[in-house]
Amino acid sequence: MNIAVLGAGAWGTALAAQAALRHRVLLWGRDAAQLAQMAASRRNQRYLPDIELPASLGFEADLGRCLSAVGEEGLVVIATPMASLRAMLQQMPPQARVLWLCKGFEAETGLLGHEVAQALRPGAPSGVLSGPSFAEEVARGQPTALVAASLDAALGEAMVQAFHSDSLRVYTSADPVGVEVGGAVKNVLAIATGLCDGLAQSGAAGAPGLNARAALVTRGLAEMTRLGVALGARPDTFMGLSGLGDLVLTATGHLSRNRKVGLLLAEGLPLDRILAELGHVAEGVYSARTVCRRAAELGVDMPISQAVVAVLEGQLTPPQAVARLMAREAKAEQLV
Ligand SMILES: NC(=O)c1ccc[n+]([C@@H]2O[C@H](COP(=O)([O-])OP(=O)(O)OC[C@H]3O[C@@H](n4cnc5c(N)ncnc54)[C@H](O)[C@@H]3O)[C@@H](O)[C@H]2O)c1
Ligand SMILES: O=P(O)(O)OC[C@H](O)CO
Repeated sequence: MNIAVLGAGAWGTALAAQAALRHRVLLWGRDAAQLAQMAASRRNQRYLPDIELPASLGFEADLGRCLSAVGEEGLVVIATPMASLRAMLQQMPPQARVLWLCKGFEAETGLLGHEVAQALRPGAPSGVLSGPSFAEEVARGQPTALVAASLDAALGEAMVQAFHSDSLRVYTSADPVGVEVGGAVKNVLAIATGLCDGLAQSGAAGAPGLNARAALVTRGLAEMTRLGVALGARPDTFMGLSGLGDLVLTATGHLSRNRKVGLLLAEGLPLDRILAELGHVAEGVYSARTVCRRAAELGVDMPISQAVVAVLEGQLTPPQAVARLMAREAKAEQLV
């Protein structure tokens, strides 16, 4: 299969490298000098410095040439952050089979990826690949399971054909809404567990600990499910890889950028400095307000996400956010 991966950050590079072991893959990035350096050194020095890229992976700095090489039978994989999805979709040929990897809500419009695609390319086949997957592990060929969601069953199967391998299991789903809500909300919740674990490390009396983290994951899953169902998702999708699976990974895994944002905020570092030093996108920072805005429009209660927004905006300190969550009224435990 011919595959074009558009975006040479950590995740685009990792998936392109894996797919290139079995398919003809071209990696495109907006920085031609970076691509040339990658082609020469077989490394992505900026985003995945420790990974040797396969000799079979091709590089193309010209987007038009990259897309022509794929043709209508191949796959175009958009691997940029959510903020650039719209601009990338606008450049896609009408018949191209397109999927994206980004996890978030578009900040300005509050739309999920499939809603942006529907607005720009109505009726064109599109899909999203999501699930618990740190780029570094995928690039090293460590076992990983993903979910390929599309309303177009043929595209779902093409996504499996493109990425399923001995180290990558790719499941299909016909619920892009649920898969995208899971991927977006887990990033916000990972900031919450990072905040919690950062406070735990302080050792202060009454600071949250492991019990609190488990509560955040569980009640966070309830929040995510409520929002997803209100947006038309199937509730069981949130028990799957893109819901519970990615939440557990990102909320507890030390490789998560979103979790790291929370940890550093709890240490008292200012957000702008954290983001400047991170060197990678942390989508939860940009999606948190949008998650809360869409939830409010639908009358969905998302107290953990609201607490994250309050901390990101400097309205609450991390300990105040914990206190606010603990002060909520007692209620019956319900997932949806
Ligand atoms: N890194 C992971 O482990 C991982 C795993 C699954 C999903 N994701 C998701 O994939 C998306 C990308 O993440 P990442 O880790 O690769 O980010 P990253 O910060 O490592 O790299 C982002 C890349 O996108 C490029 N980019 C940004 N805007 C662009 C534009 N307009 N045109 C072309 N390129 C552009 C940047 O130059 C950079 O190469 C995010 O939504 C993230 O949540 C990441
Ligand atoms: O590093 P994060 O927090 O952006 O998470 C990366 C992936 O989304 C994990 O599945």
